[in-house]
Amino acid sequence: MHGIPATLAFNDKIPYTRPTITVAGWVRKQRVSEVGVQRILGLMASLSEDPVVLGINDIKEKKEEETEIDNNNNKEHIDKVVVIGREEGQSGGGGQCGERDMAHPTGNPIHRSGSRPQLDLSKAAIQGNFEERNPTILLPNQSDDISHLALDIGGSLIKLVYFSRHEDHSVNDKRKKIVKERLGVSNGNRRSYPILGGRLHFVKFETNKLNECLDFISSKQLHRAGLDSRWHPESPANENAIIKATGGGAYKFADLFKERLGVSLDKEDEMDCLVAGANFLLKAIRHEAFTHMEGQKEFFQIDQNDLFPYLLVNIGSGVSMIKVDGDGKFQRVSGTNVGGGTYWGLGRLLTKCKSFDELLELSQRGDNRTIDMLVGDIYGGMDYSKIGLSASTIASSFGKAISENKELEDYRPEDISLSLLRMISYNIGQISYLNALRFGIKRIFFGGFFIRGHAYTMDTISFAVHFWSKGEAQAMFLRHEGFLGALGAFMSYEKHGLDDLMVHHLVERFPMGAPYTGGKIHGPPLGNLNEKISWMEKFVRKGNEIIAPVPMAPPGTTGLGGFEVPSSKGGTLRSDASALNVGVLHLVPTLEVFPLLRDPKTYEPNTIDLADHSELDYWFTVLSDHLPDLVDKAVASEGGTDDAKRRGDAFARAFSAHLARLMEEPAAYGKLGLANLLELREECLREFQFVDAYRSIKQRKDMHNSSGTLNNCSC
Ligand SMILES: Nc1ncnc2c1ncn2[C@@H]1O[C@H](COP(=O)(O)OP(=O)(O)O)[C@@H](O)[C@H]1O
Ligand SMILES: CC(C)(COP(=O)(O)O)[C@@H](O)C(=O)NCCC(=O)O
Repeated sequence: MHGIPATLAFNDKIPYTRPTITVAGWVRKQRVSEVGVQRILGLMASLSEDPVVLGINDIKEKKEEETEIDNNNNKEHIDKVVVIGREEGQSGGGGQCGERDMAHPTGNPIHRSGSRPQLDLSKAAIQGNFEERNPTILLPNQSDDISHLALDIGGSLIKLVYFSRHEDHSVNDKRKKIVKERLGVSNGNRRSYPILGGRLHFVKFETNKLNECLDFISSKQLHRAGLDSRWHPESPANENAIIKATGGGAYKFADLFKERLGVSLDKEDEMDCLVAGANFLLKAIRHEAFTHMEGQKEFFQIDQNDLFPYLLVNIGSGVSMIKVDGDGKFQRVSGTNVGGGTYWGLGRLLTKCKSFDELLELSQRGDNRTIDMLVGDIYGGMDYSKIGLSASTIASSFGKAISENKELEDYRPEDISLSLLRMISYNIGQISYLNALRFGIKRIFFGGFFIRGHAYTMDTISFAVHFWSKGEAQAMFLRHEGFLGALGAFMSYEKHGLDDLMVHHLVERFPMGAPYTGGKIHGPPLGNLNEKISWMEKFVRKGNEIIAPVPMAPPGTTGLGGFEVPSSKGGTLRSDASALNVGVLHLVPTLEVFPLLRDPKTYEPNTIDLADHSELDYWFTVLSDHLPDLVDKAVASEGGTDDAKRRGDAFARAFSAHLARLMEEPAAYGKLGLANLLELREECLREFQFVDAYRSIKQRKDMHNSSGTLNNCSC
């Protein structure tokens, strides 16, 4: 939900962004009327239309076109989204993008024969009929071999990162028509190039269920590298396809991939990939990193100039500790074999749990004091304050199990799981800090799927780092924790398209997946629109409360990374029942947010931070109260048909469910600001195929404008 492209706050100091609207701030200050809110939200709707993608040479026309529209239309028309194409070696338009030069960092050991960006936008133009749903962006210089899939096949899990092109660009507005006319693009000449942009998906499978992973790749034709079947349905499978892969399984299972899918795995070094993935995430994804202390999550946007050095600790089956000094500059300084595999392996043996999540869930109900030996147990209930140990400090993990009177069956699996989780997390945190200390590093990023977005795990690691460093060092976590290696492998393609992306180029979205109740997902993921609507209807008819939708997880996968924790964990380290869900990253590579901003990288579109609970309550009330009215407008915008009414109803339920989810856990989808919330609502409308809920209002306004009656609208 991050990186709202061109969002609410407009600054009047920015040249050629005419009448200023700091929408969120303005609303906030005035506690505006319902009408005012609606108006803003309407503007948002027009703002978030799919951007027209233009080439660098078209910027001038674009500016002229904006002026023209502004003259014709209301003054607050949202026309600040200037879309800039980039050509190789070009640093941007008219000095506006000076910081965005295309020079690629040197020293990256991931081999690729070129470092130029894959998306060649030179001479880009719009082609096709503007009235049709899927207008084409003509990229005459764009080669077609966009990479699709990269794998990280680890000891426990297979991680997939794959790219799919955008399919639905709905365009039907006057502005885009004018652009087209200016460009002299004819309607008759239909697409021969793909639409630019796409989505990065994140999926994982258990390594011991490799066949399911192969089936998934095959069903989606992801192995047909370079040929997108939706664009070239007639093409035969690419016999010589190569997929980038990292992790031990890239070696171990290479023959199987060849046999089953006819593809060769091009092996990339695991450490190279972890570092490349982490650097990419920290630079390109807004608020990727966060701290987690005593149940409190705080998101950070790391300053790229102040990123290195850092210690990357990847907690997979085993643990690697890597000192990272730059892009491609790193050294694996340590590791430990007590990692995620240890927790899951030992935990399975000791508790008979059938899955990792079950084991983790058990820990939520555990009490480690029944099995861990505390300082107080040794010191007769007293602290050992001379050396800074309180009575409740664990002196020896599993220490109480030395008792001869008890066997395994006498201990509760819940307590065993918690004790084990705490032991391993704490140990990793401590060793990590000692390694950071060796090199004078203050910031430690933790990745790997052992973390699983699990509050207690993160709290324990943070506690260890904080305790041993006396607050000097900081543990930070990554939202895409387990996908670092797979992302790095993706980036090792010669043409991966992710070079030099900035935070706003990737927009995270959370489509309705499988709504759940009571912390459990019910039924298979929802596929098409009809399924989504009927599920909503069915569920409500049964009288079950819809608690929240969860992001889409393809069938058969182990999900996207989020973990729903039903209850909190007491003791010194509090858990907050957190769940970090990972959405789909939408790549909008040519979108530039306010190019005249002095420092676009640090620009924060959210002027209202909903981490403040009173703000959250206030805005949730505004949005909930406004919902029926919005649905009416959305339905009217689609002609008020029965189908539109049904979709409107489903949208309302889905969005309410999102709100309920966020009310329960505001950081569930990452850092939450007002702009994110509005964008989420827009996305949800689109999911139920409402292109522009305010279309009829805008049309009415256009009519008024052209008859000169509504020039000074102040609603
Ligand atoms: N669904 C799952 N199945 C197995 N292990 C899981 C699962 N989810 C999280 N884990 C944890 O994540 C660890 C694997 O993390 P990962 O980063 O994928 O490493 P690897 O590359 O070694 O597979 C496991 O050892 C386990 O502790
Ligand atoms: C061998 C590995 C790099 C494999 O990576 P993984 O599949 O665990 O993510 C990792 O398990 C590891 O770093 N183990 C610790 C070995 C050690 O330093 O003692």
